[in-house]
Amino acid sequence: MDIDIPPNEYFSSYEDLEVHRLMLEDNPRTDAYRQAIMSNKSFFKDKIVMDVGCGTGILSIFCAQAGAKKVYAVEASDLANLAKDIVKENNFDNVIEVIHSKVEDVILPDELKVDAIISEWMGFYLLHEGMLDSVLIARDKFLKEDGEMFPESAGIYVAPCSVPELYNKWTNFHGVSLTTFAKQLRVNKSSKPEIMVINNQDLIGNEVPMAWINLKEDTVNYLDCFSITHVAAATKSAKYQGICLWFECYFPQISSDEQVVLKTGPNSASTHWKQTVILLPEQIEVEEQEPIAFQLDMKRDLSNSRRYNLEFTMLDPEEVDHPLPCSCHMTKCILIKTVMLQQENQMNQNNKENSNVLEDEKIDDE
Ligand SMILES: C[S@@+](CC[C@H](N)C(=O)[O-])C[C@H]1O[C@@H](n2cnc3c(N)ncnc32)[C@H](O)[C@@H]1O
Repeated sequence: MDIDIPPNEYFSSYEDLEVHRLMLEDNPRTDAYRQAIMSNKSFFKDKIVMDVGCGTGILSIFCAQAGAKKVYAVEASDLANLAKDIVKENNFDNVIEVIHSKVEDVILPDELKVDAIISEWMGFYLLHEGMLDSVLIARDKFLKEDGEMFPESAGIYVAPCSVPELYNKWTNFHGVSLTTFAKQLRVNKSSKPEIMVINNQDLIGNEVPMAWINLKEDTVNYLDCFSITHVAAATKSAKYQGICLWFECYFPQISSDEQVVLKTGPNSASTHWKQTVILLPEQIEVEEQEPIAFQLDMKRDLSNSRRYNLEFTMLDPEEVDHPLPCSCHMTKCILIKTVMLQQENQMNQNNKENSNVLEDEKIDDE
């Protein structure tokens, strides 16, 4: 899915079969959904399910294979017609009803409620495309009180990183140094994040959660704005060149032994979402344990609710309160850590003395 699709072309963009091929062949994605459904087979048995944005119908078919008695497969784009044929090809036309409509306009017979809603709604950095709004609207309209959401929660994570692919290649480009050009390129693109793969070794500070969404409870308005102010201690001496964002989705663990988690971070198998990177206009050399302070705001675009503006601000670490434990080398952190260590030693010493007294009393009694 292109990051720049205009809102009026949103549904027609999903009529491109290549987009669906990309999603279907994204194994970590498709496997996570299949596993989340199949490992909860006893939950799905004889249940009524709604698949919001069924696309080719693959998730609806997984639900039918797991024993669901009825699946409403809702798809707004014309791909709904193909989904009907795919459902027939798999002999599930007696279980799956494809509804060619926006989910917001669907009316189920006798105001029926469903036991579970399944949907693959995630965009770049989780919220791009704004499809989660539709899923939450469907939840409020169609889900039973004790119904389940697949996935049930999701988190966005951020970490400072190096981006050698975008920085280093310009230092010697066919024998010419083009760092001036590269800098101008970054300034021009500073409002637009890069969608690219970041290797785990290019993260230069620990990750921190930026947003947490509970799909069973949170409202559409809750999705309008997320913000984080953070101080990360550099985990190595490196070139600090950007902030990397990714997400994870958590599925219900109802009758399964283990919770299924769809991970899209740099230390997991690569997905079609890759990672999102906000580039710094200028790289900064940092030493191991040096504090890196920043604020990141993710605000829904007022003129296009399917887009978010990501605003990055570099902060002075001395000006930001940051929680312990922290491994950065700022004087205030070293001082706090020293005091904590002294307190811990004192407590250990006291405990040792107390247990010696008890031992002595025991010997006296004997
Ligand atoms: C990311 S694709 C997922 C397709 C399929 N579920 C899968 O996992 O391969 C999202 C699909 O949801 C559809 N969609 C998005 N918003 C919708 C809405 N409000 N009502 C119905 N369909 C919607 C899109 O047209 C698209 O086909």
